[in-house]
Amino acid sequence: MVRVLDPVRHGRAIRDSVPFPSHVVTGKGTACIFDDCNLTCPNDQVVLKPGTKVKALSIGDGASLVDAASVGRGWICAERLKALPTLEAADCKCCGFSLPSNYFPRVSRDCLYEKGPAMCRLCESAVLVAMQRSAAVDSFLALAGGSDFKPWETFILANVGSFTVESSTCDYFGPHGQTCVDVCSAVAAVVAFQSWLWYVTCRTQKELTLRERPLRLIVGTRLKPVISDASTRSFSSYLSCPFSSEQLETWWCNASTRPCWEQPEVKGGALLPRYAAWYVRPGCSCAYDFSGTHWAPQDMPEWLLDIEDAVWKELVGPCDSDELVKPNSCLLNYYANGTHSVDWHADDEPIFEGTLRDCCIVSLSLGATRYFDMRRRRICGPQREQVRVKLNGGDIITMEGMLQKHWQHRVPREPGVDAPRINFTWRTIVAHRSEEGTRCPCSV
Ligand SMILES: O=C(O)CCC(=O)C(=O)O
Ligand SMILES: [Fe+2]
Repeated sequence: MVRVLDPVRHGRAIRDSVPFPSHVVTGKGTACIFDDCNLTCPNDQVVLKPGTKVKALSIGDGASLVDAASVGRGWICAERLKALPTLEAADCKCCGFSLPSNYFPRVSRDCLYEKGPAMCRLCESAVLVAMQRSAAVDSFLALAGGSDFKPWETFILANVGSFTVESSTCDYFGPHGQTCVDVCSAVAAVVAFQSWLWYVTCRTQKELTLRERPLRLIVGTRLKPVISDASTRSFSSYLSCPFSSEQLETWWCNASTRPCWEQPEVKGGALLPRYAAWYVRPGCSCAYDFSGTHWAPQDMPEWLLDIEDAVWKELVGPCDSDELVKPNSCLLNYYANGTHSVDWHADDEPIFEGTLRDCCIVSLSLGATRYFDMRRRRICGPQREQVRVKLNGGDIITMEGMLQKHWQHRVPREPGVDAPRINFTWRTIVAHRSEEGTRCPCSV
């Protein structure tokens, strides 16, 4: 087991060891970290043997505490760090550790999920030390042959997860003159950090089996499995349009004209490449924030509830007496034509807790046929699976279990398409907003 040193040197919060994944894939090969700390150089020239000195190291500058709610994906958006409020000094209720305000000036008080794993919130906070992007990480990115991450999604290394491999026989020099040691360190750091974040935020890397924790899937007899990945509890299924053309026409009429469609600017100043509207079930007042945009809640209107009813009837099926839980929110997207799209992402915002627990999202498409792609996250395994589904008007696709944690999805640009499309994604908010001032009545 790799020993992870506690950079903060206080308390019990940092583990002695972290359950590392056995490998991480880069664009140029596989860098492996085994339990006994074998580390394979990305250019396959050398294996840093067990016993190679590995020490914890801070990379970068400026420590910040990370909002655990923003790290479900493992990669942290620097933008969110800036949003963290300041914490006055406080004592941890579990371990009694006194969190000095001057050490971590930007710790968030409410940073952990209320309903997350039972653990000392302050301890958890205290260990989430993040560092700004460093040259070593840049070299990792370069090696990875680009990344899935947008430029503003800065890599941030926790000093708990950074390693300097002190001896190596490899004379590899990277594109920017980095040595193998630099690169391996960066890879190790990133892997370690991700594993560690997953560990502290999700408690486990391995999902429970369906037997250990049963999952009621909407597979029915009529839905066709698209993704059925029990090892990560990730599922998706598809139902070809079961609705009449009259229904589709009425729904299109309502959905295209009634919502107050908005197309705000995303971070960087560009317009969101589609229009959207955010609805919640009456009683809930949760806004939805994603990609730097903010969506005020609107109560689900009758016409939308009618569509939801019809969709749910199809999903449950006539013979299934079990009530399929109704969602409490719905995001509508309007794609004016093929230039409109949604890039790779997961619906992993904190309000859905899709990286912490099973999460069911049901999608209905109307109008133009568009592709819907899903791909497994790179860190999950050596193979990056990707599936493409053609969604026609009236088609339904589900995303279930822990799919939002392990997979991403998108609707790619298709410049040849000149007709509009509307998509509904029904979701369940489980962590209702509890911030002062915007507290939802459904928050417990
Ligand atoms: O339009 C679609 O099919 C998907 C939309 C989506 O993924 C989203 O809004 O999060
Ligand atoms: Fe999505």
